[in-house]
Amino acid sequence: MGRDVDTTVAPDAATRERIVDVDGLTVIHQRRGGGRGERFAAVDGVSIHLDAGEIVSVVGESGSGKTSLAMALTALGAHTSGRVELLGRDLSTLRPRQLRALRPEVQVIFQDPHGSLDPRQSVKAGFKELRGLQPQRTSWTDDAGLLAQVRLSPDLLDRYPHQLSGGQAQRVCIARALLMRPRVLVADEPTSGLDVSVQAEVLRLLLELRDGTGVSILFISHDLSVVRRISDRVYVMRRGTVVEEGLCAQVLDAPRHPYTRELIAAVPGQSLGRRPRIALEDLAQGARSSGRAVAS
Ligand SMILES: Nc1ncnc2c1ncn2[C@@H]1O[C@H](COP(=O)(O)OP(=O)(O)OP(=O)(O)O)[C@@H](O)[C@H]1O
Repeated sequence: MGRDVDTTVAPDAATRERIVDVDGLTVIHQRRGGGRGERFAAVDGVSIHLDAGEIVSVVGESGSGKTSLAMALTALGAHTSGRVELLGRDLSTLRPRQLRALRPEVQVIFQDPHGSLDPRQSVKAGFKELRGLQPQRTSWTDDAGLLAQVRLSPDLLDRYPHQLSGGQAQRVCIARALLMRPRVLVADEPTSGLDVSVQAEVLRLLLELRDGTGVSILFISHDLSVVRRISDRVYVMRRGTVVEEGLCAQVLDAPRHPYTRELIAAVPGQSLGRRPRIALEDLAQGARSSGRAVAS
């Protein structure tokens, strides 16, 4: 298959800490528009897990329930039944104060970085506000160090969101998430609005952060070519259920479920199977050629 080296499970996989453990999760929503209170299961009995340092993708077409699933992990989204454990703690058993204390452990990066940033706030002012909310968690690095971690120059600290490119704004969003020192990053279509070259840079950055900090990443995407480049494991969702799961190469090179095959067949050029996963050597290369600040 030609991808056997970098898609195998790491030797220590069996001993990795389980960070997220979801069992039989169901998320019921009220149907939007005209349904007169009709309820439906956006997520229907889904079980997934995420271990320390893993990048796990949830793929599926629009409306398959990916975001509803991911939001249940943050303890912010609705979660109707099933068990969600974060760092070994069952969210349904926690008091509001305990939930609040656990929330910084899961940070979310969204598709539209400009929409996630306050237009009236400079990058520096945004960091300051976050530091005020969680002084203990956020005191580990200064603002310049934080930007260096996402390969941005400290010159950007005084900029406002409209003065940032899409790629820079997404890096600022990632830096804001990192400020909380989370154990889990939920990246919900984080590269969908970006140019292809900027997309590749953001993917490299996520891989590098995982390798450097051990953060686990739940990557939500409908774009299989992106998923191919970043994931250790993949869950395929269709109409609220997981229809297939496995190592990235297994699922994308030898799909078992007809729906997965359909998704793969829909990728333009069907070059999916030949695309190499971004390797660590590329990271150094990318950082050098981009000429941006490199983390110390
Ligand atoms: N808060 C909500 N209230 C009512 N319906 C919702 C809510 N959130 C999502 N839905 C509906 O639930 C279904 C699953 O949506 P969800 O966003 O979880 O899927 P998705 O796979 O992430 O799709 P997309 O890629 O388009 O975001 C869709 O039909 C959506 O319209």
